[in-house]
Amino acid sequence: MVLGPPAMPTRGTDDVAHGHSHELAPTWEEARAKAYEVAEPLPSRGVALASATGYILGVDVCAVHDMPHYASSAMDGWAVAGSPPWILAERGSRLSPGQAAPIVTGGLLPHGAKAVLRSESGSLSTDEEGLPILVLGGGARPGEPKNGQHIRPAGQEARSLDLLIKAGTTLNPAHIALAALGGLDALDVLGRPSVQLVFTGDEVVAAGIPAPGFVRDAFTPQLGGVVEALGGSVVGLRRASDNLESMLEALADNEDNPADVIVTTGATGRSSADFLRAAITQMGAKMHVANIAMRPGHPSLLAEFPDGRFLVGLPGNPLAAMIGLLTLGAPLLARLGSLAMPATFEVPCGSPIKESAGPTRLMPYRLVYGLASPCAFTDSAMMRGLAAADGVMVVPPHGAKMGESLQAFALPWK
Ligand SMILES: Nc1nc2c(c(=O)[nH]1)N[C@H]1C(S)=C(S)[C@@H](COP(=O)(O)OP(=O)(O)OC[C@H]3O[C@@H](n4cnc5c(N)ncnc54)[C@H](O)[C@@H]3O)O[C@H]1N2
Ligand code: MOO
Repeated sequence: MVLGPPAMPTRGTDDVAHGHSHELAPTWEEARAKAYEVAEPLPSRGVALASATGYILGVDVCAVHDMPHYASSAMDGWAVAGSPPWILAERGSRLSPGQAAPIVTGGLLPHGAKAVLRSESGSLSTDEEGLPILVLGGGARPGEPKNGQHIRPAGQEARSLDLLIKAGTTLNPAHIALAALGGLDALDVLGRPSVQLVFTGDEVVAAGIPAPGFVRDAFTPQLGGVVEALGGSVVGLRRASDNLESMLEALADNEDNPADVIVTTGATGRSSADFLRAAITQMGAKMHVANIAMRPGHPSLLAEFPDGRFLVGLPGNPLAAMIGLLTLGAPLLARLGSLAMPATFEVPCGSPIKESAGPTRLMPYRLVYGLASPCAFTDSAMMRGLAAADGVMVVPPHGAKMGESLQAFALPWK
């Protein structure tokens, strides 16, 4: 049930309250629109077949030759011409009626061959003069060999220049095999942004049970996968310690493995342990989005270095980081990869949501009887809510009525 149009997202004032900026933070919609607009699609390029799986095809792929490009045998046996018995000819020589030559599956069919007799259907013998001949064996089926039997004609699958794969297709292993059979060595694919991940936080531990004051690393085991699902190609993972020098080092370009985008986690704040914003300023980057009027994830930022690399800065709190990535990272990666702006859709709100003093809320929801019910456990440091979610809905500060239509977006792993 839809009771009315979705309310416009509203700017929050929390950024002003925290003294972060003299300007109002952009709304969720403005921030994602900005992240799409600031970038230009990367140029398409040729990629060897072995590396092309997962890329999006930039131009139609047509067969370079007939597929198969020669008439061949579909069975191990003999290529035959005329009726049995057959006199045995040299392998590969032209056959006259009454002749046969051994052939293997996929073997080039000799000129003059009319059918292939399976090895199970023939047997070698000798004629009255002691010359080797081929006769039908006990395993032969009635009427075997029929004209054309077990022959794969040239061009059976495709003719030269036939369309094999349409531009815009995401290449899977079957497409790669098809392209190889079609005679191609490389494919023109849309540019895919390469992404360098930079994780911060001296308190973060990779495994086991952390002591109080330390936290388990929620990002390293999965953030790269989400970036890949959003169209990025992860080229490296670095860790920065909580100091400016280490941050500057981690944000420096890797000439061996250049990145189009850097995604950082943590250190977006202004505490004595947060050095991201200082590093961005020192490196002369342009700040496109300094924070967003949304919760969670309001300190998420988008900057651009003078060398053209983009930086998506995600907060350290895990849910806030995921929301930041889906708000800024998803549109940016889509644009760089020549894809459309990630879609949003509307869901009917499954329970009344009270007004809040803060900005727009991004709420993980579960679909219950077709209604979007806010998940529990969705504080910005929590993950249970998102782990159970079907999507995320955009709830304006004044809340929503039961059944009211709200803008929402899908999760990249759903
Ligand atoms: N005075 C203010 N304090 C804070 C504000 C504010 O506006 N004024 N905003 C809060 C919000 S909202 C967020 S979100 C965080 C953003 O913090 P940072 O981006 O600077 O992130 P950190 O301080 O480095 O970490 C925050 C939190 O996340 C944990 N963390 C970091 N990395 C990981 C990881 N790999 N896996 C799991 N958890 C991680 C970290 O231990 C902290 O608990 O600032 C608030 N404060
Ligand atoms: O906005 Mo923070 O990102 O709520 O947790």
